Amino acid sequence: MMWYRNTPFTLGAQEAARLWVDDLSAGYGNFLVLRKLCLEVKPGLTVILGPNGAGKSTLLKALNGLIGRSGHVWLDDAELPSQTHEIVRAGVALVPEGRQLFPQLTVRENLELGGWLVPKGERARRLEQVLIDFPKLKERASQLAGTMSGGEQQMVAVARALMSAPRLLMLDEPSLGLAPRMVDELLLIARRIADAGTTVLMVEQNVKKALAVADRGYVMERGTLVASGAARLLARSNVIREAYLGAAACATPQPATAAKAARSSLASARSA
Ligand SMILES: Nc1ncnc2c1ncn2[C@@H]1O[C@H](COP(=O)(O)OP(=O)(O)OP(=O)(O)O)[C@@H](O)[C@H]1O
Repeated sequence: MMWYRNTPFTLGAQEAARLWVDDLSAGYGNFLVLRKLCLEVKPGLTVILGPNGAGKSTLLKALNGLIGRSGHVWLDDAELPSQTHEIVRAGVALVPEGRQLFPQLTVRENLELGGWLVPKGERARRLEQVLIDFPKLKERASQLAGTMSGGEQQMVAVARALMSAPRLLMLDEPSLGLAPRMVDELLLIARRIADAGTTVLMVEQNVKKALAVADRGYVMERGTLVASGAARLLARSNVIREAYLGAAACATPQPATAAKAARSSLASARSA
């Protein structure tokens, strides 16, 4: 049995969100990792690619309020708050790298915690929906999360995030350390979530597989965006290979803004 129901997901948002990021800078103490990033996340599935240390996780943490940020972030027409609980209330959920489940709690209890902001009745309704969308989790509802395999835990983490009925779901390297079959399933789940109306922003190291399910992608290198575009165009261009080899910075003169960089890289990807 697959981990998800082979029919459209029921837990979609009413209206998929759009995220705008303008001049976002963030880092750790005095160490600035992200420098004036500009990007737009449209409804659908957007993937952020880039080599280790490029700042991909830092971007998700900054968007989720786990670290401070400067600049502006809008979710549709409202500025995104800076505190995590307000961000969750605004409709944004993050599945962090490493999942961070409560290992001593059961699958059901972990899922319920994902709906902590909503009233009890609504939480029960969502739990029922989640267990319909992830039938294998229904079978495992009483198992302690800490006794599950890495892939199974990742499913719980994704389902837990859906309990907050997010309009924007952010996934940080969901396939990290998983067997190839589980990677495929997880990426398909991300696709289904996007199709059901929740905008998905996903950081992935699995470039080829991620681009195969995504609508759009951004490529990040050393804290800036060096390319963006339709996933199928990025998959054919050299820009990703260059970023992973560290050659893009030499080939591309540093433009004034990341948005400009994204546009010019896309243009070269198109003409390639
Ligand atoms: N808590 C932290 N304190 C200080 N520096 C950090 C912290 N977390 C990350 N960094 C640094 O920030 C930079 C960007 O790291 P980040 O984890 O965002 O990269 P990434 O693109 O997600 O890479 P990876 O794919 O390896 O996770 C790196 O130089 C990293 O060492």
